[in-house]
Amino acid sequence: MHSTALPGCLELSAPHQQDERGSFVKIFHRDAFAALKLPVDFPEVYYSVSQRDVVRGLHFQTPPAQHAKLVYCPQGRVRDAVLDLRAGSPTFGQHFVVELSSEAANMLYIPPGLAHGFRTLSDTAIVVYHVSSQYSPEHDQGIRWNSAGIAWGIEHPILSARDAAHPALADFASPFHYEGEA
Ligand SMILES: Cc1cn([C@H]2C[C@H](O)[C@@H](COP(=O)(O)OP(=O)(O)O[C@H]3O[C@@H](C)C(=O)[C@@H](O)[C@H]3O)O2)c(=O)[nH]c1=O
Repeated sequence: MHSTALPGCLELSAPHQQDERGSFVKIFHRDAFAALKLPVDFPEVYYSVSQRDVVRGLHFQTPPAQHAKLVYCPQGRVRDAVLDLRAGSPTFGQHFVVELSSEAANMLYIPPGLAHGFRTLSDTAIVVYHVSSQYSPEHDQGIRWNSAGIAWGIEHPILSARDAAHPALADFASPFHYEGEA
């Protein structure tokens, strides 16, 4: 477990084993998560499959539907990014970038109040999410991918129409407040 530049956001190493058949990776262990004071109740789990040079994000759910996310990439490689939207946070407006991959078997724990996105670096990539509250379409919002200074390494990614139309970070009035680390 490593802390990141953003308080409360952690990079986790999933216990994994390799043998002649391939690999075995344990994503979630309730007692281990509880010992780290992380959520143990994830009412929704979903994944996306993306082609190379797709950017998805930067996404979050606003209060009162804010949620934490556990994110990992069991196939392929992505450049994953999180952006601190918590007013009063020592790192408000700052971001953290990490490569997630099946080889590294790493995961990102993202607390509420951070926007999340990624760029696909491999031909295809699967990204899995465990979220600590259910999907709420009316609270599902975004910040424009290229408005926060994140080094994506690409000028013209494949984007959804919705992601291309999100407000810039500078135009976003944040509803999140930093409450310190648990
Ligand atoms: C996020 C979400 C979307 N949907 C629907 C809405 C839409 O019709 C379709 C695809 O949604 P999107 O285009 O938002 O999918 P996508 O861009 O992959 O959304 C994801 O992006 C990354 C960066 C995240 O952090 C995730 O939490 C999630 O927001 O699925 C659900 O039904 N449930 C959900 O939980």
